[in-house]
Amino acid sequence: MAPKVLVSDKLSETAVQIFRDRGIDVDFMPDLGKDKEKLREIISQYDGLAIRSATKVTPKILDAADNLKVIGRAGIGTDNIDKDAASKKGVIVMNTPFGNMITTAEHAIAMMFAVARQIPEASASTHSGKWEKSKFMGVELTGKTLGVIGAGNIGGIVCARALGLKMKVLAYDPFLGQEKADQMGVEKVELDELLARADFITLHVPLTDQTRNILSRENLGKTKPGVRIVNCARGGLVDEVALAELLKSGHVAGAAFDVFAEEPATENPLFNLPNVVCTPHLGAATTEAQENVALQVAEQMSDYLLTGAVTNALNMPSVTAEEAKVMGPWIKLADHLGNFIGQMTDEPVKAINILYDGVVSGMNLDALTCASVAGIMKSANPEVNMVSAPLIAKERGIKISTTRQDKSGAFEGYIKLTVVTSERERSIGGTVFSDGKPRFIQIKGINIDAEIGRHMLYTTNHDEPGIIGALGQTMGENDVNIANFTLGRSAVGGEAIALLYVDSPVPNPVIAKLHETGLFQQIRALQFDVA
Ligand SMILES: NC(=O)C1=CN([C@@H]2O[C@H](COP(=O)(O)OP(=O)(O)OC[C@H]3O[C@@H](n4cnc5c(N)ncnc54)[C@H](O)[C@@H]3O)[C@@H](O)[C@H]2O)C=CC1
Ligand SMILES: O=C(O)C(=O)COP(=O)(O)O
Repeated sequence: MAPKVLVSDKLSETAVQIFRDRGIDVDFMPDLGKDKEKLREIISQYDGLAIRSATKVTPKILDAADNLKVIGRAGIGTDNIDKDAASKKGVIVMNTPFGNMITTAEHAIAMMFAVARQIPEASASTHSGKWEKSKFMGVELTGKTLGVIGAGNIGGIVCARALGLKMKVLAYDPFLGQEKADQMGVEKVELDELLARADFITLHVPLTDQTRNILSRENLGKTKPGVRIVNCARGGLVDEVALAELLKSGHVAGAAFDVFAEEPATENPLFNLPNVVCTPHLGAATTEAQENVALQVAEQMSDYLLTGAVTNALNMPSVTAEEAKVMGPWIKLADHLGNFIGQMTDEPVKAINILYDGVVSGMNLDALTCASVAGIMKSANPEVNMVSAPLIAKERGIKISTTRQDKSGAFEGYIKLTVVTSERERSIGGTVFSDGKPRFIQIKGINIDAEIGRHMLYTTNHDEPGIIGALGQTMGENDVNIANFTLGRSAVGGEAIALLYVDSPVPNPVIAKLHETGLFQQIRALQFDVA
């Protein structure tokens, strides 16, 4: 039987044509995204779901999606899809990471001009027969400072366009290396400096737990008087109530928003304020971008449903069906190794070196390397996947090298990942046991044997008595159950590490208590994508 796909948002009909041409049954219901109940009722009939941002793929929808194999997002942001729930259900989530980036960057620039010159208000006034020439006094962009929060694909294009407009550009992005910033011609700064210096601020980060409310009341308070703020990324990045107050007080001179905390936005604290320009999530709304993303998503979904080939998946590595069988656990290991280092690293990454030894050295190293690189980056951006990660690393000037050898002794094979940042070098090694389970076997050159759990705690200390007691007691007193406890040290009395596999996340106050003991140099709560 031919696979069946549901298109539940307003995708270009090009997508429908491609599905049909490739022999896939397709139902085109572009308004269904608004009707959760109906979607839940019918989703079990489909192998694929093609969406934009209106359809919310919640655990409830996934729960009912008994035959669903792939969700294709014709666009970039996947915050409307519960990716954990999709992974658990075995549903692949794909996006089209590059198809609408130019269009969205152009919208941000258009919004910047619109708010600088009050074009929408001036237009409405002129249409109404008024001739309010002196009311709409604007500001020039030339010579002004633009602060770009998130200098990835879209932010990078905005930087280039703004430089062309003779603006001075500041960028805040923890994953932007100094060399890349120099190449782009932007000044890499910390967030506080950007807030203090920018005349215009534009956001281009994904909505994640780290970026949610990045322009909080407190951060908005740090901005320069007269600042203008553009948001074409996601609602939820800015405290809309605080911004509305600052617009009313005159501290913020204007705002241009394409995206809102609640969408569709029928009411919003920013509505009807003077010099606030609003568009209804039009960032990706050009003929060109919609053709690009519809074509890409339909091809990717068809490939997967018909051949098993995986491209631009956020929750699954791109490998062929035969490879997947043998390499699956090693890919998972590579992802965990990268993710360990990603979660430990706050500074820009300069180089990534990966050593493959023993059985693993004969496998598809590209896929394994991509999995490690994506693992490193995904703590800052969950939308990075195995396909986009190496490209992004290249664009950011991160050097990736791999070494293949076959001298594995104690283990049948292992992977050792070393990451060089602007501050230090970090390394971790791991293997896959015969039960197919990945393990960490070396951190900072210290041998260990650690089972990998969803929630973990990593600590470093000087080798001395009392560490196990302190960790055990603090976890016990705070109701954090330890499933597994692994220790390692460089030498007696030397550098020592502990990795705890725990049943629930270690809360911040518990980490603070551990710090108070004065026994530890480093304490980090970590999370791994373990089903
Ligand atoms: N308005 C619209 O219609 C559209 C909106 N978007 C939004 O734009 C977002 C960005 O898209 P791309 O540039 O393609 O993504 P990208 O992944 O290329 O760039 C995102 C950048 O944000 C950086 N970042 C992550 N966490 C950060 C943090 N805490 N602080 C500062 N920077 C951080 C990353 O390092 C990365 O460089 C998407 O996630 C989506 O939500 C995308 C397309 C259309
Ligand atoms: O691609 C994205 O992230 C977007 O936000 C575009 O959203 P849309 O497809 O226009 O609903």
